[in-house]
Amino acid sequence: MTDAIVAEGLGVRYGEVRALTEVTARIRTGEITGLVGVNGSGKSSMLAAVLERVPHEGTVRILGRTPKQARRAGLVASVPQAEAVDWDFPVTVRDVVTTGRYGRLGLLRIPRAADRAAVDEAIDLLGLTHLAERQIGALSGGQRKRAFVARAIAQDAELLLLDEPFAGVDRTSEAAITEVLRALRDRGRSVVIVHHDLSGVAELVDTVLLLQRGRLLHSGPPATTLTPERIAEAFGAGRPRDARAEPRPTATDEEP
Ligand SMILES: Nc1ncnc2c1ncn2[C@@H]1O[C@H](COP(=O)(O)OP(=O)(O)OP(=O)(O)O)[C@@H](O)[C@H]1O
Repeated sequence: MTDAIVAEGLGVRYGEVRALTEVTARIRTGEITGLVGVNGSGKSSMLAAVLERVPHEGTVRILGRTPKQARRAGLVASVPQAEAVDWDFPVTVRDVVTTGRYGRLGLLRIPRAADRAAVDEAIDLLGLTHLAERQIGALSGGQRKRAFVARAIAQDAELLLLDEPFAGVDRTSEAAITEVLRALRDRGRSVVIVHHDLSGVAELVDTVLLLQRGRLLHSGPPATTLTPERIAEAFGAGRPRDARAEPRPTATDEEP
């Protein structure tokens, strides 16, 4: 089966700052993969490189295609970090979710019944029906996050890339998002989530890519990847020995 993502020798630098160094990884289809590491370890840079949103070294294939081809074919949907969004833009939740269908609409972008149904379904899945007509800027952080996950769901892409989908969301929202991601995986879709700590990771993901200082420290199933030694190496000494026993280690910033 074609891999969801194949990255070879991926590297990113911002001027003098090297954010990602020679990352070679395969992300399988039909799995939830966690890209895990402390703040500044290169997770967002890796996502940006995979989507070719930043200049990078190395090569990327998404479902056997170049990132540009995959994006144009609507195979990949992404949920940005909250900070990357202009919240003053005057659009409703429904407008935001509808943009997930743009790749399927004609030039005039007039949604058909099937598009409206997909939008309604995604809004409902994320528990946002009562907020559908509200301006996106007038939502809480967790509600905004859910709106962007709903947009990705409405897109009905083969691969979802989510940057910190649980950041700033309450347990109810986290449970709602988790359930949706599992349902997608069960339908054969591939999901990559970026996570800056270990809370819930072992329970949610099939494979972990552990990043440290812009390099891939280890990848594999949580049981063999999130060992006490590797957790200590990636998150620093004194971090919890068991990710499941004590979920949220306080990560410190990392400058490669
Ligand atoms: N636009 C930029 N210009 C300069 N340096 C940057 C830029 N974006 C990121 N960096 C640096 O690149 C490194 C990796 O950052 P990146 O955002 O990829 O890490 P991250 O693991 O996603 O962090 P976080 O968990 O805080 O989102 C950091 O040292 C960061 O300071």
